[in-house]
Amino acid sequence: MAKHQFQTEVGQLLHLMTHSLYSNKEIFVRELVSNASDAIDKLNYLRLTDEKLKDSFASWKGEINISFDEKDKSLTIIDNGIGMNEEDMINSIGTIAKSGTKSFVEALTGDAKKDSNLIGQFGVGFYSVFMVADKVDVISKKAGEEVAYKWSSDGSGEFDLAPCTKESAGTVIYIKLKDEEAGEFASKYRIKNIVGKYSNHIAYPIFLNYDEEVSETLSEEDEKAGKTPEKKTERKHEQINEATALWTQPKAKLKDEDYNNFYKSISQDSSDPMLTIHTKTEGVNEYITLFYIPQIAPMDMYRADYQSGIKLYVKRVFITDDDKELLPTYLRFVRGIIDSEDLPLNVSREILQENRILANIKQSSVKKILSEIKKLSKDEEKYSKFIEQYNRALKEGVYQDYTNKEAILELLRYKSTKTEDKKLTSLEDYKNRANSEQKAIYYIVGENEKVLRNSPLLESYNKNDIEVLILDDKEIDEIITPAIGAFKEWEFKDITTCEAPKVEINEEEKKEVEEKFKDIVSKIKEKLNDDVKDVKITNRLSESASCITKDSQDAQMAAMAHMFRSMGQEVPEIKPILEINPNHEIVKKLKDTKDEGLIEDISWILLDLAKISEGFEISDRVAFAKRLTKITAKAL
Ligand SMILES: Nc1ncnc2c1ncn2[C@@H]1O[C@H](COP(=O)(O)OP(=O)(O)OP(=O)(O)O)[C@@H](O)[C@H]1O
Repeated sequence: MAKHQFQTEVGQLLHLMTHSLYSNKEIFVRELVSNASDAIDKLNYLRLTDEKLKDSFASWKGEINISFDEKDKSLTIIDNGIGMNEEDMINSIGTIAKSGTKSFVEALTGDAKKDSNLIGQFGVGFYSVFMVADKVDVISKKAGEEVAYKWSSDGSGEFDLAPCTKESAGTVIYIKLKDEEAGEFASKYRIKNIVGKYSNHIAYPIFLNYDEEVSETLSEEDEKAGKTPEKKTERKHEQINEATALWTQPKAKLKDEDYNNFYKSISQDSSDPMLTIHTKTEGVNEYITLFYIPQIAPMDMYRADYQSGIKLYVKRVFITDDDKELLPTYLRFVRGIIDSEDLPLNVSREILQENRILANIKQSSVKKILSEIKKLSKDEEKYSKFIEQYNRALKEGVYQDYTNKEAILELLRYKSTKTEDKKLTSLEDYKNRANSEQKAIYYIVGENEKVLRNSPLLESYNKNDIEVLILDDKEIDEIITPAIGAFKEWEFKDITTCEAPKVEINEEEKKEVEEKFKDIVSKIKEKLNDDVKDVKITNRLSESASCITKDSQDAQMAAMAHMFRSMGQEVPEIKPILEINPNHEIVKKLKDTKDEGLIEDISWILLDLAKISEGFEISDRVAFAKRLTKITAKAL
C-alpha cells in the first residue's frame, strides 16, 4: 500500500471540511450523486463510440445504488460508470484540478465562519464528504481495465492507494460517518429526502438498498389459530428518483423548485438561479435547451482557464461539458444543457467546431438568452442585480458578436453625468433625454469615476446640458467603446477627441483670439517642447485654465495599446494636446508677461494641472511642487 500526501491546497480544503461549521451538510450527497451520474454519462458515451468497449457494455444500463447501515454507521454510494484508475485517483481526488475548486481555495480567508459560508457558494465536489465522514474508501475500476484500486483517507494530510479486486467497472464510495452524523445520514427518510430534493431528475435510476423488518403475512388458518406473525428482515431495493432528464419534461409539469434543484445539481452553486430559460425547438433542427443565469457570477469568469457551464447531450446521451464554443465567450456565465436530436452520437471535437446544426443551435440560443435578459430588464430592481454581475461580460459581446451588437447595446447600462446614487442609464434613455439637435452619444473613459466626473473636459457639456457617459472600467471601455461605432444611428463620441459641442464658433472672432494669443501659445509650445503634441487656444473650457485632449489617431492608438502590450510589443508614447482657455485669469495675465522663467513655470503648471484633474500621472512631481512653491511665494 502506498501512502500519498495530498496537494497542499487539498489539505487546506480538507481541514476546513472536517472542521466545518457549515450547516448544510446534506449537499455531500448531491455532490457524490452528481459525480456518479457524470461517470455514467461518460461510460454511456464511450460504449457508443469506442470500439473496444462496444461489445462488453452492449447491454449495460447506468444506475446508482445507495445503501446505508445504521449499526456500522456507514453510507455507501455505488455507480457503474467509467471508474478511475490509479492515475485518475491521484489526479482527481488527491489534487485540485478543477478551476471552480481552485477559485474556492483562493478565496479562503482562514476565518472558519466566513470560509464555511463559501462552501455554500462554491460546492466543492467530492471533498465535501469529509464534512460528515471519519473515513472514506473509494474503490474503483476503470472501464476496459483489469486492475481496480482502493483509495482511503480520514481527511487528514494523506491518503492510501493500493490495487484491489472489483468485478465490474465503476466506483464504490464507502463513507464511515462521524458518530454525530450517523443518526441523520444513515437513514432511509433522510436519504430519500435529499435525493428527492437535489437529484430527482438525474437521468439514471437511483436505488436505495436497506434492510427492513417486516412481519410475515399469515394464512387465514394461522390467523384464526391466533398465531403471532414472525418478524423477519427483508432487503429492499427501491428506486427513489424519477430518473427522467429534467429538460425533456414539459414546462407545464415543472415547478420553479424542480428547475432550481436541477440547477444546483449541475452548477456547484447552492443559491437559486437568477433566470431560467427552457426552450424546446422543433422543425428543421430539433433540440432542447435549458439555460440558467446564476445570481452571482461564477468565480472563474475572468480566468483564462474558466470552466464551460454548458453540457452538450445528443438524444439524452452526454457528449461533453468541456466545449467553450457552445456559447460565445461573453455568455460564459450561463449554465445549462443543450440536447440535440440531430447531431450524430460520435461527434468529435473537430466536427463540433464546424457543425452547422450546432452553429444554428448556438445562434438561436444566443438570441433567446438575450431576449430573456431584455425581458428581465423591465424589472428595474432585478435587472440592477443582473447588471452588477454581468454588464462587463456583455460589453465584450459588443466586440465579439457583430450580429447581436444592437441587442447587446440595448442591454448595457452606463454611469453618466445625469445619473447619481449608483443608478445607471440605458442608451435608449440617454437618447430620450437628449435635446432634439443632439445626434451623438458622448462619453469619457478613465479609471476613476470621481476624477472623470470632475474632468474639465465636461465643462462645456454641462454648460450646454449635454449628458456624457462616464466609463470608468478603462481596461475594457477604452477598447470596446470606439468599436461600437453607433447605437441606432447615434455615433459614439469620445469627448477627449471630439470638438466641444454647441460652442458657437464665429470664425472671425476665433481668428482674432488665435492671433491675440499666437505668441504665448508658441512660447508655451517651445517650453513644453517634447511633452505635448500641440498647444491650442480653444473655447472648450469655461472654468478651468487648461485641459488635455488627444486627436482621433491617438485615440485609436490608445484603444489598441492593451493589445500591443499583450503581444509584448512596444506601445508608442501618446503625447497630449494642451488646450488653454483664453478667458481664464492665468492665461490672460500670462499673455502679457515678459518674464521667460515665469512663462516656463506656468506652462508646466498648466500642463500638470490639466493632467492631475483628468486623472493622469504627471511626469515630474518634484519639479511640480517646486514650481508651485515658487509661484505661491511670489504671489504673497
Ligand atoms: N464516482 C466517480 N466516478 C468516476 N470519477 C469520479 C467519481 N467521483 C469523482 N470522480 C473524479 O474526480 C474528479 C473530482 O471530483 P469533484 O467532485 O471533486 O469535482 P468535479 O465533479 O470534477 O467538479 P464539479 O463538482 O465542478 O463537477 C471528477 O472530475 C472525476 O474525474
